[in-house]
Amino acid sequence: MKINVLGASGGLGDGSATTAILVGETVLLDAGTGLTHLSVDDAAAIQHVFLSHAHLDHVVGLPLLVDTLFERLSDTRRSLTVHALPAVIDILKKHLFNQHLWPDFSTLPTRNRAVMRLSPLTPGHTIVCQDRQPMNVTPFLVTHRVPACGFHVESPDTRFVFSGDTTLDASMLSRLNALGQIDILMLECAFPNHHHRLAESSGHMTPALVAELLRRLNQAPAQIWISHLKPEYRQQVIAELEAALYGQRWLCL
Ligand SMILES: Nc1ncnc2c1ncn2[C@@H]1O[C@@H]2COP(=O)(O)O[C@H]2[C@H]1O
Repeated sequence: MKINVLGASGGLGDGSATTAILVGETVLLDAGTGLTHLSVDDAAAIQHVFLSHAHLDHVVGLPLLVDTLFERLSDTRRSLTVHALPAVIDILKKHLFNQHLWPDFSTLPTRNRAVMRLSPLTPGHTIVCQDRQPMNVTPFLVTHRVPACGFHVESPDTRFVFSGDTTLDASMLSRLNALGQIDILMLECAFPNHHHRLAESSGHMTPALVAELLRRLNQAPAQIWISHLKPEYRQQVIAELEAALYGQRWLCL
């Protein structure tokens, strides 16, 4: 499985970009500012966009992406399928593609031939995508400030789990444990430990919570990728992870 992390930061600054992960050539997980790193031709290959939630840092690139691809999509009568929880689709329709902040591309150029299709996700139900190899994407609910999910992406050679934005919760833990061996676990860690109250109220992880989650997994993932660090706290979070995950192998995106 080819995983191209275009952005994985919890904010802006020092060249960082927010969450956008290209899996294979046709599947995009979240549409943050990382999308700016793609060429237009590479962007045009995307067929499926999976959104973990509606927060701006994860969706801001989507309206620009659809606009950029409008002519290519409409000329070839294709559409970009945006998969999201029903509550997230409601937010996108009401607050983003509402004809005020941005055109409603789910009705353009016409409702029948729209270049963007909003497709509701059901937790636990798999969407089968055809890339160079089959890619099965399954959402699972997580606990964030707004309705949110993570994704389990499986190809014949790799099992990749993307937590999205979440704090530690029992249902995510049992979902991860039910998967068995995970090849790559991409886990968020937005705040340092002294901000544990803010992490809890805003639905994020700290190094202490990451360490607890990993302790409670039945099987250690082959690779652990830590993401979504808030730039202001990056060095502190890395130092705390080094202490909390001493002896484990992980990398910070
Ligand atoms: N109570 C709060 N006080 C300060 N910042 C907050 C609060 N709640 C949310 N945020 C910030 O708002 C951001 C929205 O996106 P994130 O969830 O990535 O991260 C969140 C925090 O950085």
